[in-house]
Amino acid sequence: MQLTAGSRSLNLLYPQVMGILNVTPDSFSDGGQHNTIERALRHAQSMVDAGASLIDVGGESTRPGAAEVSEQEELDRVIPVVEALARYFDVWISVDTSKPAVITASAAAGADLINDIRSLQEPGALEAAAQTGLPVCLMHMQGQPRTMQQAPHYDDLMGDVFTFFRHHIARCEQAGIPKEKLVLDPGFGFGKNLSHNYQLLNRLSELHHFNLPLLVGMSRKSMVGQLLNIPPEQRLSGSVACAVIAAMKGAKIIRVHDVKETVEAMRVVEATLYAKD
Ligand SMILES: Cn1cnc2c(O)nc(N)nc21
Repeated sequence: MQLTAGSRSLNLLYPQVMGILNVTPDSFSDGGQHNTIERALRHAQSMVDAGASLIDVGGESTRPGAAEVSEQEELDRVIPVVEALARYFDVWISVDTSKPAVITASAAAGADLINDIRSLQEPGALEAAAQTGLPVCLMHMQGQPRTMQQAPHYDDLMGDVFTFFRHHIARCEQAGIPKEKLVLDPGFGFGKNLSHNYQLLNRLSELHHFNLPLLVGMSRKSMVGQLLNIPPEQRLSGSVACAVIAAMKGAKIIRVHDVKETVEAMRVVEATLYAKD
């Protein structure tokens, strides 16, 4: 199994680690835009050195209750970083955005993967993504970031997730995005309570039904924090545990903050899954 973007291909026989690069003001906050790019590239360098195969660039926080960001503001934050990553790094560049203009500009700037937590549902996003020809990650979310965690409820969690993926895979294919360009993500923490998140993790293998690569993001999320009752900066062990469980169940792209530790854990997973007598 592999993913292609233009002439580049990502080997998905082994789990690949995606490093999180937030380019929101609070992530490298010291004001200057130049500093933001400079510091973003230093952070990207350290994640690539630690073994990240992909860097996920996000200009708008997707945390529950996060404020919206204007199109121009998001472009100003994201595009210079994508251009610099494309120029100076040999790494897959993923862009975490829902806006058509950012999708189009990111592709032109050298992005390799569109990572839209809204699964191309914003007006114009599906057409923009189809135009780029890039691979797309479709992620399950119940509701919208602003309100999704107020009281998530499912009569049939996995049924909802399956229905969501069937619908959005068909929608992408009808728009000219072939199924082999799609990645699926159950969206941990996006309209899910603690129990929902661990049911999803426990039943992750069922999503192989679609025969598409699975991307998961649990790093430092509340599913670790609420379980262990610890703040984000102390959630490394729990995050690595989630990554190992997901990779053992066949997840192929693991989106994390802590690249070095997760890459080492993936080496243990690979050794286990491919052990020969
Ligand atoms: C941007 N972002 C935050 N959490 C995420 C997750 O779990 N999956 C994907 N694809 N993107 C995410």
